[in-house]
Amino acid sequence: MKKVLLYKKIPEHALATLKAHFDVSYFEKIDDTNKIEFFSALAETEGLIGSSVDMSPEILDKASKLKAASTISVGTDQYDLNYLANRKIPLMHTPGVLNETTADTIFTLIMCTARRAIELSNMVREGRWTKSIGEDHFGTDIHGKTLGIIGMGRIGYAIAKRAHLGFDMNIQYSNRSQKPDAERDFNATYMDMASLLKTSDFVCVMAPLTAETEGLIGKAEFAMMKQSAIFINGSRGKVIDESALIDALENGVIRAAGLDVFDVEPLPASSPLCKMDNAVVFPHIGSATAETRLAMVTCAVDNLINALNGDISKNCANYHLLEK
Ligand SMILES: NC(=O)C1=CN([C@@H]2O[C@H](COP(=O)(O)OP(=O)(O)OC[C@H]3O[C@@H](n4cnc5c(N)ncnc54)[C@H](OP(=O)(O)O)[C@@H]3O)[C@@H](O)[C@H]2O)C=CC1
Ligand SMILES: O=CC(=O)O
Repeated sequence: MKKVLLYKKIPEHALATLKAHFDVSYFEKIDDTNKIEFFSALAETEGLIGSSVDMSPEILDKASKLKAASTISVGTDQYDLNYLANRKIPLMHTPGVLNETTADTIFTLIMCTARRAIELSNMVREGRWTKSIGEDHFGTDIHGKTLGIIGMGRIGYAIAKRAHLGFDMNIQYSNRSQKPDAERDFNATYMDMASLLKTSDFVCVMAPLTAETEGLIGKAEFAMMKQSAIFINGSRGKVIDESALIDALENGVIRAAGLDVFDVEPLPASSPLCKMDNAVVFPHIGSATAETRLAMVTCAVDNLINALNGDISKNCANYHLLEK
């Protein structure tokens, strides 16, 4: 039986499926207490499956027998795709199954920031609701406003659907390539990022973290946004310069931010973002519903079984690099 290393807790039945196909070593967490066991299992493994752990080339150099990796996520930034391709190792991921759930989360951030839902709910819970709400506590409308999406991929499209069909929003986007389906279905307008930043009421980042997108939104980009703009990041923390965002929120450069992802996760409680009324912070819950997490695990387990059987025709993130 091929050896597989699992580095994330998964439901019993998914573990049973893995065990029916492979000899599984399971690490619920990797730290100083089990590092030696982890590295000796890594040296023998042909397959890797899990998420939320950086699998750098330095670590994977120790996995000399590795034939395939399967991340329980659509984002692939915890692996180096080129490094894997050079070793002819496919990286499998879970695109599609989390689009709608993640778009729901992004819309929750849009609604919580615009209507100041967390801040005002806390006011009620803490006994500070003593008179009827006046303009100091007014939010801003969502319907009819302009939403700029940076990264109009699968999830971007699902966000645009909610915004256009549900909230009558005007959709504009910047992306590596033009997206005729979003233009046809939601009347979305393609534009360069600077124009999008200057004219959007809500700016939502959904581009993946890559060498090209790291630090994509920094001080200069926040300065281009409307002072009334609400900034939403659902992609990865490192796509933005978090200190520049904190400055922009503290100094009224933009109105508010809704964030599901951070430079360092879990976000330390000492972060200024945890204290700001105009920042809504979620603990990376884009896909975190029971149904969708189950679909992701099932997909990732199937992906690994297929890949170790030589079939990488579906859900291979570095297919284009392996083909070269
Ligand atoms: N918060 C959370 O829990 C979750 C976060 N995510 C994050 O969302 C990301 C997007 O997921 P998904 O929509 O499935 O991915 P897709 O690949 O479908 O979409 C990403 C889009 O970004 C575009 N893009 C890539 N690089 C650039 C660039 N340099 N400049 C402009 N546009 C670029 C791509 O363009 P093109 O079409 O031309 O290739 C593509 O349209 C994931 O990589 C992950 O980081 C995902 C799920 C949950
Ligand atoms: O962040 C989540 C993912 O699937 O990527």
